[in-house]
Amino acid sequence: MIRVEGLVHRYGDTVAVDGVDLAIDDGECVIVAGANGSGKTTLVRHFNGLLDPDEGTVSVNGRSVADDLVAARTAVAMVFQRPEDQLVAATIGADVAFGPENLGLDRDEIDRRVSESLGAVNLDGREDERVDALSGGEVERLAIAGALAMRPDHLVLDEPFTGLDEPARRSVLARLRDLRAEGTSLVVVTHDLRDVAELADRVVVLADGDVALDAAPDEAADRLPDLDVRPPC
Ligand SMILES: Nc1ncnc2c1ncn2[C@@H]1O[C@H](COP(=O)(O)OP(=O)(O)OP(=O)(O)O)[C@@H](O)[C@H]1O
Repeated sequence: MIRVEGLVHRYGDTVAVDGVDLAIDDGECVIVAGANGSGKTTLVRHFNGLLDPDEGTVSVNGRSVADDLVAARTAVAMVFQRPEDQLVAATIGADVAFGPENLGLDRDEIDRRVSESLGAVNLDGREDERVDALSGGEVERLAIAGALAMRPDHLVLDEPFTGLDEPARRSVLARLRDLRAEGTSLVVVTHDLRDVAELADRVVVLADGDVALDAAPDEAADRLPDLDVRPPC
């Protein structure tokens, strides 16, 4: 479980997250929606300690993120909005292998994860290609593969579908569906509920850094126009 209590995050005078309380159960799929600047990215970056709270606490699987950063980063994998920032190696295969290698897994297991994760984003067979020759959408798919290869308890994806073409989107969605069935919790930051509506248990809408709505997808879709978030059509 990811549990957020009384979380406040400020950038100078800007209060980006303003007293959020939120719990995400194991195996749940939660969409985090909200207008630009409502605090979505700032909130989820606390889930694995990329940011420190100004107030409040965040815990993952019962442990405070501040007290055990390694446990939080093993349990929570993130795909960022600018995935090019999270590439760590020169080739596709090496990039996806990096996380599992850091977990100390044996070579066969690493290779298995690399191949499975690249398959999920339609990049299989391209292990030796250089990452600096990839298109924006391919970089995004590679970043998703890197997160999948960690087999995290909780997978957080910040606007993951923006640069994906339809086949890649379908393939990523299929993998997310499998992960969810296997018990991985998913947190998907998106402006467009259609992206993962079929998977979502709840939609959490942020406004001005706080939770304005926490509801089932159908109810959220009905109320989104009032909440200044692009509605599904
Ligand atoms: N590094 C930063 N330095 C200063 N202010 C920041 C920084 N990052 C975010 N902010 C501000 O904090 C607020 C929340 O930003 P955040 O990126 O969390 O929102 P968001 O809901 O993810 O937005 P978007 O939909 O545009 O990605 C905004 O007012 C933003 O300008």
